[in-house]
Amino acid sequence: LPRVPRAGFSTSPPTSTSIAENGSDSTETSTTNDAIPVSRLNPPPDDYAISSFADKARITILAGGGGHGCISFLREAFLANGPANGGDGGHGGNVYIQAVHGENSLHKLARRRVIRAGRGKTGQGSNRGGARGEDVVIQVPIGTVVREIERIDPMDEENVLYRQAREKEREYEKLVREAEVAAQASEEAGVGESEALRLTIDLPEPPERPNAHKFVLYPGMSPGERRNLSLPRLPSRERLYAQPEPSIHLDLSVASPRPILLAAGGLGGLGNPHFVSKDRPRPLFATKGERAVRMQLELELKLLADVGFVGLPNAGKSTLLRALTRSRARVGNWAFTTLQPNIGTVVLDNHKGRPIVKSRSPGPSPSHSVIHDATFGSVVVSNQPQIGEAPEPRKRFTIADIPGLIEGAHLDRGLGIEFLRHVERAGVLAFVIDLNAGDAVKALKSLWTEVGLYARMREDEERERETSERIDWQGDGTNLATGRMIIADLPEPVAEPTGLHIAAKPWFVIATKGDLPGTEENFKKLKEYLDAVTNGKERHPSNVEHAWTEDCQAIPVSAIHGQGVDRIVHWTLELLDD
Ligand SMILES: Nc1nc2c(ncn2[C@@H]2O[C@H](COP(=O)(O)OP(=O)(O)OP(=O)(O)O)[C@@H](O)[C@H]2O)c(=O)[nH]1
Ligand SMILES: [Mg+2]
Repeated sequence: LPRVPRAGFSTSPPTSTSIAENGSDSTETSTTNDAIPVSRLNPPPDDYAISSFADKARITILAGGGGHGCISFLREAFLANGPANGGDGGHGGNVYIQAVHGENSLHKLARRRVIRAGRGKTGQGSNRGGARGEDVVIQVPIGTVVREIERIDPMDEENVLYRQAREKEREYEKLVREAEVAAQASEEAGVGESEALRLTIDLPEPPERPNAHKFVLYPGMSPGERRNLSLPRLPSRERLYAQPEPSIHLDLSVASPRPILLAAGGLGGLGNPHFVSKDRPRPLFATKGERAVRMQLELELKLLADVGFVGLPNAGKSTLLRALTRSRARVGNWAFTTLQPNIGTVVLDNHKGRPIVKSRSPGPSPSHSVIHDATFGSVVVSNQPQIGEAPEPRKRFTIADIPGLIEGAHLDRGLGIEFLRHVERAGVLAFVIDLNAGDAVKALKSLWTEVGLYARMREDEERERETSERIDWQGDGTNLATGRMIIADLPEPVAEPTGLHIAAKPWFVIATKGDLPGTEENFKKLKEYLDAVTNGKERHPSNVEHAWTEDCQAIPVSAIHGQGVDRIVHWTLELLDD
């Protein structure tokens, strides 16, 4: 085969016609649209950005442990035994989560697996406290659902151990008291001192002090000092951050204004000055920092795009996304080019910190005008500024382009309907229909059928989860053999899944590839059908009762030429703001 210059690398990109003139027919050229010059909207096959995408991640987070308290005494000339001056340990760092704009995948988190906050530093002499551990903020895309799977809180375990040890200590104290009483009684009865002594010697070994492990002891302590050491009770302490209640379930569907606490770091230990008293002027101990909590979390991303594109494979969804946004989604003249969702952002701002679009158009006909911003390549919508209008103008909206759906996708044909999860929460659904691929009305109906079946499946799932959450275990739940399963509340009467949660969303049709000959007829039929749906003469294409049929529009476009896309922006804004 004669060598064909690679379109992506030549200085003047060869048009497909020039390639045709060269007489070559490589597979590369067949993927671009032959009649149209190569451009951003009709890119050569290798011109796309690979996006690493993950919509699920399982991570372990570790808050920071507290630093230990310090045992130290002032040393100065002519001051033999200076006062205690050990600093407190620093508190451990916290782990937070925050949903932010600009993130749209969990792949970075999925790779990291373990995220830990910094440990508090140990206190130092001269009353210098240890530094606080660094906090960690996990930034996730908007639309992330966080579920706690497991939590290991060493403080809970310690409390249990403490209680058990305290129990033993009490029993021992009782034994000692009884022995003393017996010894006294026998002494009074005149048995003799040696017999009384025997009773006390017979006592078992004293149990370990319940909170001994919470103290750091001075390493230079003599064995005698160690034996006679009496450790005080731990002082109760105020916490700045309470550990969030188990089990965490967060649905971050809007940008979080402030980071949300997931795991609080351990408190730092207390230095030895805290334990100075009249009887104990030189405490040879300080407390250890608290151990940190560890949690396993499952993150799931339900992309929260404002608009979701639904269409058959090869309909032109990715091309449309490129025309509307700066996305470099892969485009190819074959089915299933897109294998993972792409998110594009339509910017409605002039990038000078002053939005120029009001979120709600004042009259029935919007006065925006859409221009393509050459510098940013994005669509900029402008209208005359209205004084005293809606307070927070919309600055952007996002579009999700998902892999194509085929008939029978709910039976796992093609790539299945899993991806509809990403448009399920979109405010508006846009059905992208190729006018050049047969009956548009039929295509629309089959798309809605798949969407409707998906919606019903989701409703079923949701109900199942609700029922399983009501199941409660009698007893403490630790012994499943004796625990009996009961239903906390009687389940409500089962409502049939209707699929309304998706069918009730506003939707419209984008009829694309309008530049191709012979597509007008198809568009006319589609428009007639949609008008009939709006007027109530035809049922909603998903056949769901009470579905949204207020104003079913069809917008003809030619994405490859960037024609008609401004109407999509206007109509989307109209629907989003309603
Ligand atoms: N003539 C014409 N061709 C178009 C238009 N829009 C897209 N195409 C072509 O249609 C083919 C498929 O476009 P894609 O954008 O990859 O389609 P898709 O819906 O994303 O496809 P999948 O990702 O496989 O579902 C490409 O060859 C595009 O060049 C259009 O408006 N006019
Ligand atoms: Mg695509």
